[in-house]
Amino acid sequence: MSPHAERPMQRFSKMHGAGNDFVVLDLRGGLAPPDARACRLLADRHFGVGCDQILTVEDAREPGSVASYRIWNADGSPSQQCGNGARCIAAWLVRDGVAGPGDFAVDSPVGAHAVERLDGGYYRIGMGEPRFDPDAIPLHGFPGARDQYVIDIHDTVISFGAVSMGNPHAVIEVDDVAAAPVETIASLLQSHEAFPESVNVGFAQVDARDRIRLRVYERGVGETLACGSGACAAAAVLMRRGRIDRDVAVVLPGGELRIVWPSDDAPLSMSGPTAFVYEGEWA
Ligand SMILES: N[C@@H](CCC[C@H](N)C(=O)O)C(=O)O
Repeated sequence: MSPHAERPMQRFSKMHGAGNDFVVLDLRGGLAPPDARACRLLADRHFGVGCDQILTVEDAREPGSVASYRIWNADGSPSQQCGNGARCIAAWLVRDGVAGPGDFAVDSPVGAHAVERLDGGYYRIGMGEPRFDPDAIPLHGFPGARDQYVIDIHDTVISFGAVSMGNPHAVIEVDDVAAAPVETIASLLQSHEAFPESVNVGFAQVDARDRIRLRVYERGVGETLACGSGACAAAAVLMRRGRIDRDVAVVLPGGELRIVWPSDDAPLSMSGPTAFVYEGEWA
């Protein structure tokens, strides 16, 4: 008899979007999501499947949407937003026939995303309006939105922009992103009282007005090969400062995304690749 004969098997898809990798679980019909311990095990690259985030496909919440999804970081914490995950969920829904060939909408934890199918496994996602109000991020200790905040942590002075893309982001402009002390600075910000819900920290280098390089140290994971909401956040902060154009390529270690934000009061869109890696069963 198989050692797994009496245990229910949960099918999963392993996917990635620009190298930000996911385990996608189909929980439609009311199946319970994995608890924090199960998420940590699924995400473990030695004892589990290995991924940056677990994405759970669930029944639609809004009348116009085909499905909803939730996001769980590798440490088991939930998140409100995942740009690369939104594209992968879109591709998964199209492959499984849940979404038709045209445009559709899918519910994320912070509201419905409009999805546009492009060629070659690429998707464009409506990511909503970036929110700079400190209360929305949340960022404590600063009464109003600024282009630049400065915090002195143990004599390390950190200048950053901050924005909510549904989840919290800090963005630090650097001259050489390859040499940036990503983990050290990000860890200082993540554990600072100014960010009561921690923060995803991006390090952005402006190459040209239509092209930036970006590395992101994510909340609940560490540095990833790409962060879609981080790309949106970096582009929004730099666009609002007038440092770059409103249509920009964001080059991350795992791939390239395109961010378009026509004006400060318009919604922002993100487009980029998706890939299926393999299918599996989880006991
Ligand atoms: N990789 C994601 C972001 C995932 C959530 C993030 N770590 C958080 O805790 O907010 C993306 O592509 O946006």
